[in-house]
Amino acid sequence: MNPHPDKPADPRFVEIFNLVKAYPNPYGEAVRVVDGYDLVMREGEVVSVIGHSGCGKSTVLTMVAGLNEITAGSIAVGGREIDGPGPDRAVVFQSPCLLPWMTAFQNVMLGVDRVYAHGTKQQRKEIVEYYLAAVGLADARDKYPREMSGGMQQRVGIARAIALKPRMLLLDEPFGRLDSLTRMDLQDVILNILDRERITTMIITHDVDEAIYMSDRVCMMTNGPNARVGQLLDLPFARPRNRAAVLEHPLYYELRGALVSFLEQQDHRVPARESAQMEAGWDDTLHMVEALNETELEEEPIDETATHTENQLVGAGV
Ligand SMILES: Nc1ncnc2c1ncn2[C@@H]1O[C@H](COP(=O)(O)OP(=O)(O)OP(=O)(O)O)[C@@H](O)[C@H]1O
Repeated sequence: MNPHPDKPADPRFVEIFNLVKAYPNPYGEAVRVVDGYDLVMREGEVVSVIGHSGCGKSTVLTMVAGLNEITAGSIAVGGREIDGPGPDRAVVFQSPCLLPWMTAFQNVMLGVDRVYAHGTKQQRKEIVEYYLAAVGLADARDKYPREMSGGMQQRVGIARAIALKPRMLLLDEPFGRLDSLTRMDLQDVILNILDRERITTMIITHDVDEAIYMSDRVCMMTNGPNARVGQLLDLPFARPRNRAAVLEHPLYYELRGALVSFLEQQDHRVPARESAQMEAGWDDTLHMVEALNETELEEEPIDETATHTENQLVGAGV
């Protein structure tokens, strides 16, 4: 599903190939936290990454951001292999890290000054005001972080990231510290911006419902060490998203069940063959493929095309 059918999207805008990250353990040995992570993202696509705590989600995201050195493999964005951070990629972390002595306006202007160095002062001011308005902070532009709630601060962080006009947005549990109402509000703020600006986006989340509501595809990571993509799940919901329509969609609970079941399976980590036999008892094709994928985890690389095809089957039921 192309969320923006007006313009042809680059089907391989992001290419992550055989990505590996090893960190030293306390004995100085290199442990491969992430090992053989493969993912291709279409331009404008929103992909959520879910997986158990500590599996390596942030490690993947920070490598894509260019903030964390790659041990092996490659990441290309817009046809260029990355070798560090760049203005084409913006990151929003759980905590927005605003400069406390600067107002909302000044915090956003900080990046805009750098990226639009050749624009006039008036142009830069308009850009900042536009994005503060987009996140619902037009009236709070002169507030300092201490005068703002956590949700407002995160809005500033989002405005700051989007105002840089990145080609890719990387969100690392951006709503993790917010209450559920603010969280829903900000999900819609981001979705509205993404629909307008067509930014390819990777979102890390622990929240299955958030993953389903926000993204076009969900990437499920296996547990670490040696974590990689376990499964990819296509979501059949149209854009712009409508929360009620998503929740009432006939496939919603089936898709949710597929995500929860994957996570539970990772929780228990039953031996792969045994797990496949268990799953084969279910007459649901989706679960059958989950089981087969699980058997491949031990030795063979995941065939992304195969899982994708299965997921398209799920979507075809719409
Ligand atoms: N700089 C580091 N040095 C050594 N080990 C690290 C480092 N950063 C992360 N790790 C380890 O790598 C593993 C993956 O960490 P990461 O933060 O990527 O996981 P995560 O899936 O994002 O976790 P969470 O969902 O809890 O945020 C963890 O075991 C973590 O302890």
